[in-house]
Amino acid sequence: MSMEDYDFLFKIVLIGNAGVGKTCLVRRFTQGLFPPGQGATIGVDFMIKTIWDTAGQERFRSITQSYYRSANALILTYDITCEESFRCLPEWLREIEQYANNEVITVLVGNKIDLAERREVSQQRAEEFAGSQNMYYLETSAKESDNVEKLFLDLACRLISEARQNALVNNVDSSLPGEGKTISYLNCCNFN
Ligand SMILES: Nc1nc2c(ncn2[C@@H]2O[C@H](COP(=O)(O)OP(=O)(O)OP(=O)(O)O)[C@@H](O)[C@H]2O)c(=O)[nH]1
Repeated sequence: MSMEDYDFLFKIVLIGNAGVGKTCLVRRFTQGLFPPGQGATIGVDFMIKTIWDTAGQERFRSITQSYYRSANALILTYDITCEESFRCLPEWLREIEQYANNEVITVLVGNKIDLAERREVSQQRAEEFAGSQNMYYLETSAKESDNVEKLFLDLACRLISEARQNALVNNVDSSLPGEGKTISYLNCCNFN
């Protein structure tokens, strides 16, 4: 596929504490694999399907912040077996508020659900937090491939739907009365 061969191009950026599984989620989706002994991301990783995987470590923060602004969607990830990664979420939200654009779609992801016996953050608590911040919430396992396709495909559907809606609004604004155009929507989004 050439670079011109697409209808929409969206930039999705993964953020969250170091070690929560951002790189593994992207690898699982883009390459269908769970990499053994995944090392820490240095700065930012860019993968086919245009997903930006940022480093969670504090020392790379100034590099990763510069990727927020042009992001269409942010996947804010924490590790369900690590309370600390959940407690840092308000700090990440402040970063989003400060650096991301106003229209960005943010999804909260609780990763590593294959480690259910080590869970430290209940699903209900995470859902309540996500709800209070107007975010979608999804639990995943990059290792077992649970909900990973769903995460990225639902997000893509939502981005397409919003892009079409914006195109429709712009179209209506610029047309004369009675000249509005009809656009049919893909109704495939399934976050809940
Ligand atoms: N059991 C389990 N382990 C996982 C899962 N996802 C990632 N891991 C492990 O968690 C560790 C960190 O994964 P990474 O994908 O490197 O984490 P990251 O968030 O990209 O980390 P930084 O690049 O440092 O920000 C690795 O040892 C992975 O094997 C998962 O779904 N289940």
